[in-house]
Amino acid sequence: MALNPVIGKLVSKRVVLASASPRRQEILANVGLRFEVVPSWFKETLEKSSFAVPYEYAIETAKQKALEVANRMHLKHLRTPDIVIGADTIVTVGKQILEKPVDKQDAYKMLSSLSGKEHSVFTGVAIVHCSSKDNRLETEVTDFYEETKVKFAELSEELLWEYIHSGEPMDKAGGYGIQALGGMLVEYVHGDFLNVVGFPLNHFCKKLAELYYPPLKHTIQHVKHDSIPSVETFENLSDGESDSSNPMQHKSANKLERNGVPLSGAIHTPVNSGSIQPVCTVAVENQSGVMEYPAKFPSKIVELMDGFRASKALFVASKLKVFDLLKDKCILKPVDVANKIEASVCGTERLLDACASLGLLEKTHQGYSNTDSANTYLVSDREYSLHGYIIHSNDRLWHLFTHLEVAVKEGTMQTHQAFGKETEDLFQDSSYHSVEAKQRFMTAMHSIAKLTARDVATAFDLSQFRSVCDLGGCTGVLAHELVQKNPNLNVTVFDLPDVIANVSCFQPSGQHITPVTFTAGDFFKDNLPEADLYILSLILHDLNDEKIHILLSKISAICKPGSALLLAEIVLDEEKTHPPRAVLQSLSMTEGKQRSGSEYKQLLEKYGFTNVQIKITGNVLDAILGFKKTSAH
Ligand SMILES: Cc1cn([C@H]2C[C@H](O)[C@@H](COP(=O)(O)OP(=O)(O)OP(=O)(O)O)O2)c(=O)[nH]c1=O
Repeated sequence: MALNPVIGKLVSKRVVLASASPRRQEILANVGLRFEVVPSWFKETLEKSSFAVPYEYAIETAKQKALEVANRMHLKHLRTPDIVIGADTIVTVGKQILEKPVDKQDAYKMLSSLSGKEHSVFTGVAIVHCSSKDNRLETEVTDFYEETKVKFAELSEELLWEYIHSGEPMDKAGGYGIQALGGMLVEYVHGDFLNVVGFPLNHFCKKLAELYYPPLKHTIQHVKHDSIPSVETFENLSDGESDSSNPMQHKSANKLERNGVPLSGAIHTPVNSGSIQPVCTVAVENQSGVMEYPAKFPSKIVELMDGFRASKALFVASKLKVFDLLKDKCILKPVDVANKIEASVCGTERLLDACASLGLLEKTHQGYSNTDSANTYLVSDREYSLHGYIIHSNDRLWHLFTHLEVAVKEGTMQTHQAFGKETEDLFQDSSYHSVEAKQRFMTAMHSIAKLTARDVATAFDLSQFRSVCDLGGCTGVLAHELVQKNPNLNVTVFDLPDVIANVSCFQPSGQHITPVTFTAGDFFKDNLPEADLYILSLILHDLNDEKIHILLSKISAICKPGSALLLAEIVLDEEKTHPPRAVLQSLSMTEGKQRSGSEYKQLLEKYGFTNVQIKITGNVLDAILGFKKTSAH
């Protein structure tokens, strides 16, 4: 029997380990997991420089390894596994990512670069839940990474070569195996040892626990196990058989469901994903010795009730530039942070604690520091920073949403109530709007575009096109991404004069800047630049039917047969309840609306675009591509 009950959860599932690594097989077999081994054929050749941080490279490689096996098993062998596990281990030293050495010289180079230094070992893991629907494979991916720091002693040339000649380095990331001879090179290890060997078992179990059991800790009554040590994240797990047989006791994480239907491999719950399920409850004895079941705790409702506090804590910490202060491993005490942000010490300490509890900061006895994701996404000058969008959420959306009740009653956007004299459209009436407000909006759009551009640019093969016009393309993030992926493309960004006047401060710098043309104009009033592919990214959902009619008629008229229109929007499912991000966005009551895949298809067809293809990226933005009918149609 496995110590950890989540491992038991997988007993009835067909679990596949997409890895040839004997270490990974051993680690998982040792804890009683039953699985088949199908090594992945995915080549580890992803472009490292295209990842903001090294662990994203490891995660993506792990994901591709697992997906390749899931697809192959489904197609070739007609056997769809329930769960496929993929992993990828890399070593990073400075800015370099080290994988397995290709030969002895390479091993020598790697090991000498590690000599006398601390380095990081990252393992990215992907847990892919699979199901087959109408003979199509559906997958739902959960991924994570673990970092372990390892310090090598100074290695003499002699020792290095002796080690290399042992043959051990050749199939191992960074060129060493900590579990064998390589252990002799190591001065210390900070973190999970098994992560270095190729599989972060503890984090994996925690992830499974998150997926298979409800997450809230404070709702849990502790059950004392004499022989099972209490492990923090597993404390809400009961090892009883009853938990999966009684669907009312557990609600699987949303991630395991698609359109409210649990994927095979997930715990089966009733097909009402929106309903609120209680977490496990334990009977307690009352004063008269009668066993009573306490009222079931509405964890999801409590989470929603408190959600605004968490958002506001993030907004305020961002606005006060707390994450900027704590970047690059800087550790500060509350008093130092308070001094720098000119705030009270007691208030700052509470804010820092709130951020730590939300997983944005790490708290140790030395002070507070950024977590990896805060470093990547919350520090304001980072390439993929969401700081701009967070400030926009705080300064604009927050005020709009405080008027939600009236907005719902009236069915209109509450800009006037929230901002007094301001007009509906930031960029349409320059007399009311400050340059700062416009720049803040552009910064927000820029930060979202940085996050989504790659998905949109790679959603379809665009190699057949020569010229692209991104209508309302703002600071040109998508345009640059498109040229990078398709160097022969001629890309024009067409946006309002006020926007174009401000784009220069958002342009990438460095040697590899891609050429993009910026043209000022109003796509409702002015002639559109000629192109064989037009793009509307995050435009249509904000426009009413009349404006959509003007715009799409205009694009359709200028498009020659074979030209195309690409939309980037969040595509709703057909019930229009998923993904929540789009549904909640609708509440801002712009004059437009969010649409489902079939609605976007109909809309494009209405304006003469056929062969409509929809790509659900699974990230923030999806993509829809339609081709202008040839005259034969
Ligand atoms: C740093 C280090 C790595 N390793 C191993 C773990 C991984 O097996 C390997 C890193 O290569 P990976 O590409 O992660 O894995 P793999 O090629 O062995 O297997 P697959 O791609 O099929 O999953 O290095 C050790 O065994 N000990 C160590 O100390």
